[in-house]
Amino acid sequence: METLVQALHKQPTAVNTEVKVINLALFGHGLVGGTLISQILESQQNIAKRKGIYLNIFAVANSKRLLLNENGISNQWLDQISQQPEGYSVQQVIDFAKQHQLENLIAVDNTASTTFINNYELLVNGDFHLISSNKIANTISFKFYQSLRETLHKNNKEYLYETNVGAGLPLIDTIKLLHLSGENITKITGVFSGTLSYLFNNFSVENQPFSAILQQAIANGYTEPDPREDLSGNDVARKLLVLARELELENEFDEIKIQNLIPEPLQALSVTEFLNQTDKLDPYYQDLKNKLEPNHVLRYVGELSGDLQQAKGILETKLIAVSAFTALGQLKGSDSIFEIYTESYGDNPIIIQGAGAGAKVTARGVFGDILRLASKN
Ligand SMILES: NC(=O)C1=CN([C@@H]2O[C@H](COP(=O)(O)OP(=O)(O)OC[C@H]3O[C@@H](n4cnc5c(N)ncnc54)[C@H](OP(=O)(O)O)[C@@H]3O)[C@@H](O)[C@H]2O)C=CC1
Ligand SMILES: N[C@@H](CC=O)C(=O)O
Repeated sequence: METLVQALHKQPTAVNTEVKVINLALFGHGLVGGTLISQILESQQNIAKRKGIYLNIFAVANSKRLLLNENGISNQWLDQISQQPEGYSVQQVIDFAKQHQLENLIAVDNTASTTFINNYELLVNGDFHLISSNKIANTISFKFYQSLRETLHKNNKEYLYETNVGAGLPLIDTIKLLHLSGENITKITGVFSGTLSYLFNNFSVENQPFSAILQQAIANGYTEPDPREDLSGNDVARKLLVLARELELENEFDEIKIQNLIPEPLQALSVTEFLNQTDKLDPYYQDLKNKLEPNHVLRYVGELSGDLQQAKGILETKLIAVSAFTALGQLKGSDSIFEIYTESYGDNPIIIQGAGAGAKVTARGVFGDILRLASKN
């Protein structure tokens, strides 16, 4: 009950005696993580009043610094974290939670790090549930994927990652429920990337260089920290793999057929070098556009198919030309569209469509995962 007393002390008007304190450690405070912190701080009191759940952010970290406060961070957190010493370990966060007897622990990974995921099992063994917008843990080896699930099961902990596919759209939950209820999903296809949707929706019909539209996508917060993750098709491939593994398929990332949209000379540059030379993309994409038939547009699509009752499915990503008058051709803005074909629904797929990228919708999706866990435990 100590955390409740702390919360009551800190926010006496906000919480009542029925309140459950959820203690959050947030790793990564860039576009998505920073927006999530603002959203939580804004609605903390309201949620405590309406739902009896108090969201206490006791830890915030970036790649170098860690800010800890058992009573929860304040609106000055960004200033305060910049004043912390460089260097910390995730074990420090676990020890701090133990030392202050914090309960209902959730660690949230809003990094794009390929190494931070090595802390996941440590956190689960340290009594934390996990939430991530980062797709890496679900898309490296199947061995890692299974081992994490075993550790979660052993510790009676959960791992939610709704934003891994379709940002804030309720996709993973839908696929999970369909699959768990015994519905036979036969194919999933569509435009999986908000960034690539925005790029090709606009480039196909507007008289602007490709690089100018890419800069807009970056400015809008749609791209990965390294936009080549989007342009290489890797981010779409990861989303396909997350969905495939939801269906208990055992595919590995290197089995996915991926069309890379980055001309070879730009593939090996550093992020900064690449960002300084994006105009070199323009002739390559202009050429693709010039070859389009009238009333046709470009779309980058992903498809999960094959016999999905077997151990492995067929996963493919590619750039295609479609009629501007089809559902795909009509896509606007940064919308993603997912068509889920199942045995019961036959030729009429379940369609989920909406903003497929952006800091606000993604942070809201992570927030949703936090509330899902908070209501359960
Ligand atoms: N943008 C979108 O629409 C969507 C994004 N996502 C995912 O959200 C995640 C975050 O993206 P975004 O906010 O744009 O990324 P940013 O680059 O803006 O922010 C990343 C944050 O992670 C921190 N970080 C990096 N490495 C580590 C580490 N090892 N330990 C702790 N913190 C670390 C960075 O700190 P530092 O500054 O010190 O490097 C920074 O605070 C990505 O995985 C992305 O795939 C998912 C769905 C949609
Ligand atoms: N860069 C990604 C962000 C969400 O995962 C995209 O554009 O879809």
